[in-house]
Amino acid sequence: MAILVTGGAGYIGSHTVRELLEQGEKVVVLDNLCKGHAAVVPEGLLVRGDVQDKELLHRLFRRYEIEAVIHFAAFSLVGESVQEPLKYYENNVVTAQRLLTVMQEYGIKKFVLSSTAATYGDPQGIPIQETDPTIPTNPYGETKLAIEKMLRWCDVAYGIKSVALRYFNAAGAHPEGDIGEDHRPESHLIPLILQVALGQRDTISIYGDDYETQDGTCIRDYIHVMDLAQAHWLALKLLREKGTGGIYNLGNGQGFSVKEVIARTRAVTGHPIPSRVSARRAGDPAVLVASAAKAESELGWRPKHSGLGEIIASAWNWHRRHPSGFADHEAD
Ligand SMILES: NC(=O)c1ccc[n+]([C@@H]2O[C@H](COP(=O)([O-])OP(=O)(O)OC[C@H]3O[C@@H](n4cnc5c(N)ncnc54)[C@H](O)[C@@H]3O)[C@@H](O)[C@H]2O)c1
Ligand SMILES: O=c1ccn([C@@H]2O[C@H](COP(=O)(O)OP(=O)(O)O[C@H]3O[C@H](CO)[C@@H](O)[C@H](O)[C@H]3O)[C@@H](O)[C@H]2O)c(=O)[nH]1
Repeated sequence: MAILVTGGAGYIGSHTVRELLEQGEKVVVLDNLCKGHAAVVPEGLLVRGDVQDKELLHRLFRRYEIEAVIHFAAFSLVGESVQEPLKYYENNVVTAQRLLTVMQEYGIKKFVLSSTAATYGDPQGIPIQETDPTIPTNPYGETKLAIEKMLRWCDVAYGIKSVALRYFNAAGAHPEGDIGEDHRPESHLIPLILQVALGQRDTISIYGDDYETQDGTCIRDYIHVMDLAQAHWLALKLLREKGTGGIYNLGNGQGFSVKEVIARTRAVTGHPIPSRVSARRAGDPAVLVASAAKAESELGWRPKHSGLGEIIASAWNWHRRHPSGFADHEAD
């Protein structure tokens, strides 16, 4: 039996594929490479294609005996989703609906979703708990929340059990230094700061310093990609051993402002990293910090690489070794 990993050529997906293989799982990756990199997928595991392609899904489900699906494939940029909401509804909600439709036809009953802290919107309390209100401030968060709701009804109607993992801000890279974060264009804070340290950018823009936070800049909970990878394995175990699913926050429970992240990156890299304040980015909540108590008690998940310095150092290790990222990107 194999695990189908959609979006497994992407950043978090590729680290999770590594973890699954280390656990002895058989894996098939489905990725259209619109954002991902063929080079990160181990030889022979990549099926190149779109998750929306139902014919392809039928061929896949006939060819491989799929036990469970881990669904990373999506668009995930907060700012872009505000500019182009329909693109997000199409590739996130429609794609998930098609995938679940074909899964249901083949009787596949285990599903793990990459969900997000963006489902909460502006939180009513910190740290955020899974039972807190979900009022997204951007279309990206709305689309992930829509998929979570779809999953609930798929359980009621078809018995598809699912785990929705609400990641906070993924960062860092594999300790072996051969896979890491390479989004094109890059929009995430830590890799952009590291591009300044590498001399590829002159400054890092701080998107707004007039938020109601201690230093006026947005606060996020940065979580190591290897800890996220491990959570997917634990989610599979939960589905297999308990036959139940759930919604889980994945974060360290500690928030860092944009200015603090820049300062910590200066310390890790030894580079001055000039910054300048620019306008707020649409759709950004001021503070997102997780309570991951539920993931700890029900999944047995505890982050192993929780220090911000360690997270940045592992990203820096990858970026220094791959200053131009992966060589195989479609857009190159
Ligand atoms: N990076 C974060 O901080 C973060 C935080 C919370 C949630 N997430 C979620 O985690 C998932 C992975 O994020 P990431 O940062 O690794 O993104 P990513 O862009 O690196 O990976 C997504 C992968 O999906 C593929 N893909 C997209 N649409 C597809 C389609 N229709 N068919 C086939 N392949 C498709 C892309 O080519 C890419 O390889 C996303 O669902 C995202 O919403 C990410
Ligand atoms: O050049 C930059 C880039 C980002 N930021 C800020 O840095 C913080 C982090 O931004 P970014 O790294 O782009 O991540 P988020 O927008 O917080 O979103 C990430 O984290 C979310 C969960 O919290 C996920 O859902 C998203 O998919 C993922 O992209 C935000 O306050 C941004 O406004 C800057 O100030 N300057």
